[in-house]
Amino acid sequence: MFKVLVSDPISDLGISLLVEASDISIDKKVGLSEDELVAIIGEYDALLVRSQTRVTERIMSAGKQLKVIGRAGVGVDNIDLDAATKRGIIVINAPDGNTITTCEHTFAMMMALARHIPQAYMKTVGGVWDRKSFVGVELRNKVLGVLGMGRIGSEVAARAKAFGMEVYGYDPFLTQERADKLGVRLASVEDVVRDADFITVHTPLTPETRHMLGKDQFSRIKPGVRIVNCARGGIIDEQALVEAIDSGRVAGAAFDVFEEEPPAPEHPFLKHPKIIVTPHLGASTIEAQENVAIDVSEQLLHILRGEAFKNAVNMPPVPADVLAKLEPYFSLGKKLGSFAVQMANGPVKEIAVTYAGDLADVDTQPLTRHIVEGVLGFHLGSDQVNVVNAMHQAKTRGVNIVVTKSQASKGFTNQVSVTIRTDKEERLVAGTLLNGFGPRITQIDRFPVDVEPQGHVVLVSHHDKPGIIGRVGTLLGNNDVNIATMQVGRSIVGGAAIMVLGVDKGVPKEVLEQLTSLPDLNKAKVIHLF
Ligand SMILES: NC(=O)c1ccc[n+]([C@@H]2O[C@H](COP(=O)([O-])OP(=O)(O)OC[C@H]3O[C@@H](n4cnc5c(N)ncnc54)[C@H](O)[C@@H]3O)[C@@H](O)[C@H]2O)c1
Ligand SMILES: O=C(O)[C@H](O)COP(=O)(O)O
Repeated sequence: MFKVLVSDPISDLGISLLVEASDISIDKKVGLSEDELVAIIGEYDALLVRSQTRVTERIMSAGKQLKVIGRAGVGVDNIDLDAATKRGIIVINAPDGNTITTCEHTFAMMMALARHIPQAYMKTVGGVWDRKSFVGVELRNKVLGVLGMGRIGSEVAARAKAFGMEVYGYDPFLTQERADKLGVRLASVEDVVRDADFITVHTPLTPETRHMLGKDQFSRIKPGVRIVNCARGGIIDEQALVEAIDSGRVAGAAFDVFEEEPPAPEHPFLKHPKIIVTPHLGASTIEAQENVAIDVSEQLLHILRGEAFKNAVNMPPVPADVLAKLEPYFSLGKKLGSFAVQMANGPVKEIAVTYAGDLADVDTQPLTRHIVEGVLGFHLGSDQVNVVNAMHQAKTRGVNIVVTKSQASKGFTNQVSVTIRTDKEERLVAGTLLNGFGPRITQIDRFPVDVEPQGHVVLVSHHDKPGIIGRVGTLLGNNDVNIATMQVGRSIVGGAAIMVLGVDKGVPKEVLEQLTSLPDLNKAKVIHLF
């Protein structure tokens, strides 16, 4: 049974998938302090949050069982991602579910700003019929500058065009081709500052975007501009904005987000007649909350159940077509890594992976992670290493990872080979996925073999001499070790050879010692593959 803690208000309908799952138990405890979370997090496998819960390193280190943090929404700036990655905690979010809702909120804010709707409402309900103070401006024929043309920025741009606005778009990833497709003018921040009548920001808050509109930009900004922020507090310098409005240069602003949330009661935005605000409501619709909760619940279930998942915030994203090609190899890759490291003596210095055949044309990075997980996980334990932190763990331990691609796959459609280099030796194991037969180990060191990678395997190196196979079989049989499968590989007749025996249970140490003392037998080792 997996235990999931929900620590922010998340749609009940959205998480019904988790509620109904027989292997999940859910606790909802909203509004806990950091200390309270630290006290209870140890018993949970997963934590589900929105933006209120700050998931700190302290909480994660107390979360000894924590495998996954799900963010029902986009921004993960409330989660310490480095701390999660170091601990192998997968962080997932729901990047698409609230795009339209937030875009619509941005538009509502922009229109409310253009027509003074909140201010007019306050006066009207206060009993004052004032039709003179609230003369607004049209959106039509105005220039809208969109800083950040990702999911939300692009949707805002599309709607702005429907309102007859000219849209300038700035984004480091916006190409001329995409700008043309969206019907926006590819612009720089400077173009936007110079020409825009409305500016809306839709970037994440990063060191580059922090105060991307500040004192300097306000000193040059087009007089009368109106500014909207429904992305993250801090992208626009709040103090500089108030000064620019008070100086008359900026006509007004609409903010859904603040540098500090909730803002202090004396925050200058809260009583400013030209600034309208909402309490981080961008994603707050029934539809968006259901969407994000469903998205994140689905992924969370996959992760807890050990199934493949689409992507994680603290792992590079894998396109669906690449994932479809690689997923069948994940288990093989992990087993090859584990097999290779169990063969090798001495501390691992390098993991060299070669992809051949079909795999040579794909971005195999996700598969490499599974291989490295298999190598490191054998020594460090599966609670310490997973696909999220495998590369980080290798780096911090000084293990070099080398990946090469080759078209030569020795007759197989695809082949993955893993070489472990230690300061004592170099050991290789290679495998393939055989159509209709599943995973196979095809080579161990220089010996071609055909072995199913599963269960307990006894690996024997010996001299190719008559009688040796019988002696090994008899010894194991006499010690109640049943041989399920057997493969022998040799390079030349009478030369060095290996025997790979699939056995039904582990082989006791003393039986292994007896094996190695058989004539013509060099070494015997048991390898566990699960
Ligand atoms: N108010 C809310 O409730 C609410 C709801 C959803 C999302 N958000 C926030 O809105 C923002 C946008 O969300 P999204 O889903 O569109 O994200 P997104 O990742 O799809 O888009 C962000 C875009 O910003 C661009 N960008 C990054 N650095 C930039 C820079 N220096 N200059 C210009 N562009 C830059 C990226 O290239 C990307 O295209 C995020 O900050 C998100 O957290 C807020
Ligand atoms: O990043 C987001 O998804 C938004 O800021 C929404 O945050 P919320 O889930 O706390 O409303």
